[in-house]
Amino acid sequence: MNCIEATGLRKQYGKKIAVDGIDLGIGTGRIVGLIGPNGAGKTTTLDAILGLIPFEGSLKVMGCDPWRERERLMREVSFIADVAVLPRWLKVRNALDYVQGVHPRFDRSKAERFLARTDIPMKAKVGQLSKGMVAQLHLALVMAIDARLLVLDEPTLGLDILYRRAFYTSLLNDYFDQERTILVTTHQVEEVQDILTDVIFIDHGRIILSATMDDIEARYVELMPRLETVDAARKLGPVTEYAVFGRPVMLFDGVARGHLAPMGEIRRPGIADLFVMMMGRDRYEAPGEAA
Ligand SMILES: Nc1ncnc2c1ncn2[C@@H]1O[C@H](COP(=O)(O)OP(=O)(O)OP(=O)(O)O)[C@@H](O)[C@H]1O
Repeated sequence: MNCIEATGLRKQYGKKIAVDGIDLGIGTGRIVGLIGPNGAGKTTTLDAILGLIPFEGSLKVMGCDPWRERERLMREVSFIADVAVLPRWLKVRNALDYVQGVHPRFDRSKAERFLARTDIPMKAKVGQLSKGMVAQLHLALVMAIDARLLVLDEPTLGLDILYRRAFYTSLLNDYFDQERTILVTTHQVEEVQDILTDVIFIDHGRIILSATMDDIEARYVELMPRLETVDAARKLGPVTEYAVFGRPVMLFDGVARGHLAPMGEIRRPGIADLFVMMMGRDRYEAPGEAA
């Protein structure tokens, strides 16, 4: 059974269609990156998965309808929303007390171990911590919950690069195992791509690409053809093409590397490159940057 199974998931706010009939099948033991531009529908999708909003279509999370069976679902799921807040007056120690009191699967010593790697004093109040420290505290609380599904909406927002790296390494080494599933959204795609098993690109409420990292590795190749091979390369039908310093760069889907290599330089596109190319470069070019 898939951990998350959606068919025709749709959410409309007034006239705005935030999620436009998406199908999802996320298996247990996967680490899935939900990647998309601002306003693509990521948070809305996660909110539906967490039972925070009603939706149209069919959605099962750990076998539950999240909207109707939220209480049951919340025993299996932990999450950080992109608007997560902790009360400013709360002491760090009391935040641990609180989660220990309300969540049967909270491992306090684990949370304390996570916090010991930070500069956060147990007796400090949330209001005395920096923005990044609050995020660290939040992550320590959530990662110490023995959940089957962890949903992270922009979990490293406001964190410095050292802690962002440490967070993803810790997520993989100290938290993840084959019984758990992680669904994460982030705009810092390069930092997360090495831990993902799957990626889903979403734009205007629709899924543009859903693939395993292995699929991506096998399917996509970027070619910078030599001048004399540009036409021949174009005949092979690149999915998209853009220019770097006036030279074309083409993205191919399913064309053998051996076929492309003699035409110029080939490389495996990173997720961020693939994302920019598939979403349309124009959208991301600063005025005057167009090649
Ligand atoms: N409560 C709401 N009421 C009205 N419109 C909403 C509401 N929540 C989201 N939307 C709209 O739905 C669309 C998708 O929003 P969503 O927050 O899911 O995007 P996102 O992909 O998470 O974006 P970001 O990366 O900027 O956080 C946007 O156009 C947004 O304005």
